[in-house]
Amino acid sequence: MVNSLLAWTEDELQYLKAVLRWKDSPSEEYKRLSDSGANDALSNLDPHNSTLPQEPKQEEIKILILGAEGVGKTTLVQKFSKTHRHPSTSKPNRFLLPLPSDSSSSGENSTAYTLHTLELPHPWSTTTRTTHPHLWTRTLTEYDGALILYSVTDPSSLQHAISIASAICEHFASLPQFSENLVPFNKPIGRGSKAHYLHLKKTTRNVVREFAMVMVGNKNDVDILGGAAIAATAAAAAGSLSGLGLGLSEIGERTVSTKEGKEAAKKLGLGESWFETSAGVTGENVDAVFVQVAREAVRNRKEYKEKKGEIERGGSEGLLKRDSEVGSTATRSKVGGLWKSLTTGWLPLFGKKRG
Ligand SMILES: Nc1nc2c(ncn2[C@@H]2O[C@H](COP(=O)(O)OP(=O)(O)OP(=O)(O)O)[C@@H](O)[C@H]2O)c(=O)[nH]1
Repeated sequence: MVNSLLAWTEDELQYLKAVLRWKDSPSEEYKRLSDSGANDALSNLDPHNSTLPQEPKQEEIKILILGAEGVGKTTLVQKFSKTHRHPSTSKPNRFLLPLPSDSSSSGENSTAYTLHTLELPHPWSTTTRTTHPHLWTRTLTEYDGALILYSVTDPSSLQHAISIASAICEHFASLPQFSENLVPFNKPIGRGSKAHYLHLKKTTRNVVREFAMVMVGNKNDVDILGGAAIAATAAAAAGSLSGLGLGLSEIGERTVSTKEGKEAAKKLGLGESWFETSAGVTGENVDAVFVQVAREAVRNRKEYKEKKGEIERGGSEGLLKRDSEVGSTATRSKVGGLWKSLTTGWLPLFGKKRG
């Protein structure tokens, strides 16, 4: 039975911390700002408070490789590296992936993306992701997407893949749509007033970048290699399989049907992002899964930029959105509306006749 709670072992944790250049204690800058009461403005400055994706670097895509033990994560990445090794780095987890631009289906106008992969060694399955929630959040924030593998020879690995995908979906669904910051309103309140600055509450719509996910049912070659066919040609097959680094005992049989895998992906909203592959034998669909996840990541990034631009172009009206979703009745007429909404509670005090 696969545990649906997700977390890291101590080794995985150290590995991940190194990759994310994680600091166990908050930075001095964070502490200084925190002491000054600017908490709400810190969400992107400190890993312990980081919940929203930062602006990603152009033309770099970061992909997690996830899945239960032995599903073929390493083999998939190794197979891909044979054809897509990055020419300008010796790092084994960096690849060059040309993707056709939106307007060109022929591939004439393509952009070359640097793809970074991070394989989490049999990750997120043993204890609970609530043990290290900040690291979990930070990982999903840093990465654009994930290939989530299962093996068609192992039904428990499918359950594991489902639990990973569900947890990721839940994480993104739980991110706040709005955040509230205190900002100084840099004007005197009135003639002779000593209170020259007011801290106003500003509600900002958060733009959450989507996370690209592709579900991958690996080892589909067992349909060809396994069962009767292999028994009939055992001697010949053993010879060819040893060349691939696979022993007969490792081949296994299909125990997760294509239909089952497809339906599981569909339920998670990944109907278009499901493939069966053979990373270790035929190489079927290995390129396709990387292309699919990278394409989705690029599309998500574009949408993220557009949404962000829309809000920024909307100026104060777009940014100072206080509508029914946050339970406010404030008007939306730029600064006047903001001022009105923020001071409504105070006005009766100013208007009161002294007696
Ligand atoms: N038949 C078949 N075997 C495969 C395929 N891909 C990987 N294998 C075999 O499955 C076993 C595990 O592969 P790995 O790539 O080490 O799997 P992993 O997910 O990285 O495993 P961990 O790092 O232990 O979590 C190896 O014996 C591979 O040769 C495949 O496409 N078809």
